[in-house]
Amino acid sequence: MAIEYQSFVKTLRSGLKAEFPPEAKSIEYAKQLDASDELGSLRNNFIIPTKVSLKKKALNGFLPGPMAITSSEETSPSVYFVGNSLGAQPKCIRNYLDTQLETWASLGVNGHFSSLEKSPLTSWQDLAADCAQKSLDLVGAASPTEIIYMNTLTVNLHLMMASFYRPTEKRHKIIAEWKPFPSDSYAIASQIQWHGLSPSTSLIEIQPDPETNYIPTSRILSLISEHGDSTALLLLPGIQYYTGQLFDIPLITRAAHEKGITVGWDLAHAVGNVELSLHAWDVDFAVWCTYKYLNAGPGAIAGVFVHEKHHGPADPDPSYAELGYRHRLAGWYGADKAVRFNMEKEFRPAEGAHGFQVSNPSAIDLASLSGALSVFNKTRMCQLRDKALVLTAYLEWLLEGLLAGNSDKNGQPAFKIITPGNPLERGSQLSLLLKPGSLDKVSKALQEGGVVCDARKPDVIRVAPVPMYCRFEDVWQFIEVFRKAIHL
Ligand SMILES: Cc1ncc(COP(=O)(O)O)c(C=O)c1O
Ligand SMILES: Nc1ccccc1C(=O)C[C@H](N)C(=O)O
Repeated sequence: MAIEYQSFVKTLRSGLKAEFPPEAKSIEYAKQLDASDELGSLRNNFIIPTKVSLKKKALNGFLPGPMAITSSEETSPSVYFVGNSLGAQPKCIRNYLDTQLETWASLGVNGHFSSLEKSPLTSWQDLAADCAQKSLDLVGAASPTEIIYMNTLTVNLHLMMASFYRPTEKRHKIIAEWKPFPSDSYAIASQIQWHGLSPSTSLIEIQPDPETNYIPTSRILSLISEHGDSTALLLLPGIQYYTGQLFDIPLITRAAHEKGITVGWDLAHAVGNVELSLHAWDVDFAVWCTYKYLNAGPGAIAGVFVHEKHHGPADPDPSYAELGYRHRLAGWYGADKAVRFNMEKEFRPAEGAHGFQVSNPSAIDLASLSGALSVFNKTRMCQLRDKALVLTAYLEWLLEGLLAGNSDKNGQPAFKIITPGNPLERGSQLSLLLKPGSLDKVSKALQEGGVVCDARKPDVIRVAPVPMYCRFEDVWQFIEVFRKAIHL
């Protein structure tokens, strides 16, 4: 069975649907796709919860179970399709954390300024910058000074808005979408209120098509046109968490800039998932978490991008002329490293995004992120994206096969895929809208069948075969379990 893996990539990269042959329904075909996948061995870098470990109730020591495919119950891996919520654990993180503990135990406070020979980690002082360096390809930054790791996602969203959302009487609105992740909604509304304004007049929400939940780019552009003169900030998710729609970041950014609007992106669901070129796309700022596609662990330290054009005197913000830097909510870790320990009263920020740091970051958190990024550094985002396109298209094709001939007596389909069909308008996630009232039953059946994916009330499951560690065979297994689940 010859598999034209690269021809699928080419088709999907041009925005077309991949046509799989009828035999693609078989497990043998799925295994052939895995055999053709050059990134298949990356899975060996991860610990995938097993069907047995998922049921574990007590701590009984660490069992790093082999990743080999085996029929043994103990080591049979789950179908882990929830990397859009919490990525699987990279095996190396244990070593990175142990290294940090040993450094702390051996060097004590001196670990801030030096590291142990053979350690994969720098001194704690330099660790955030080292993680920035390792993330250039992930976000498409021009230099590590455009990236910093600090705090958590929502906190960074607030810090960025404190700097980049400075409403005036004329320009006070924020353009967002209809259903941001609740934390983003709360952050946006509370920022507007913080400035003594009201979301009823200062928040513009882009509505989707009611039937499909799809947001056409044309609608975003026309709202930018309509509210351009009164809008201070456009803040959108790179990928919408609920539907999985990927927005046209460069086009939307350009259109907003033409109207003088500052543009920020929440890339929680985009980073490590799709290719990004934040510098070239001229994005003003972006924020992301590292516990989803980046696999740095629950609640891990989060990322920020600040475009180079905001680093120096070219920054159009009026506070630059006054302070010598863009206004921010400052703390001592934002001070230039060269003077940070001089304990000066006057704040002199470090270059670029690094100058937005507030506190001494957790070296343990950074060690975990550094380990997670070392796995990304074994490949490139364009290769991961190639695989993601084929993996997601295969999932879609098998799901469409399930839909064919599976309508109920009223002609209603068993489920609907609400993620865009255009491969260029989605990442690794497909969101499935189930029949009303069936979510609990379907979720339970998936769980019992060893599938881990995410349920969003009232009726949606989000299925995310991430390319870093998921296999075509997992997609095939998912379909087997899902087929039974929707027929219960
Ligand atoms: C778009 C988006 N914003 C915010 C959050 C949560 O942010 P935080 O890490 O601050 O809890 C998530 C996921 O948890 C998310 O997907
Ligand atoms: N941080 C979490 C803690 C507990 C449960 C889920 C999360 C998520 O990350 C949800 C994620 N934002 C999502 O889009 O599913």
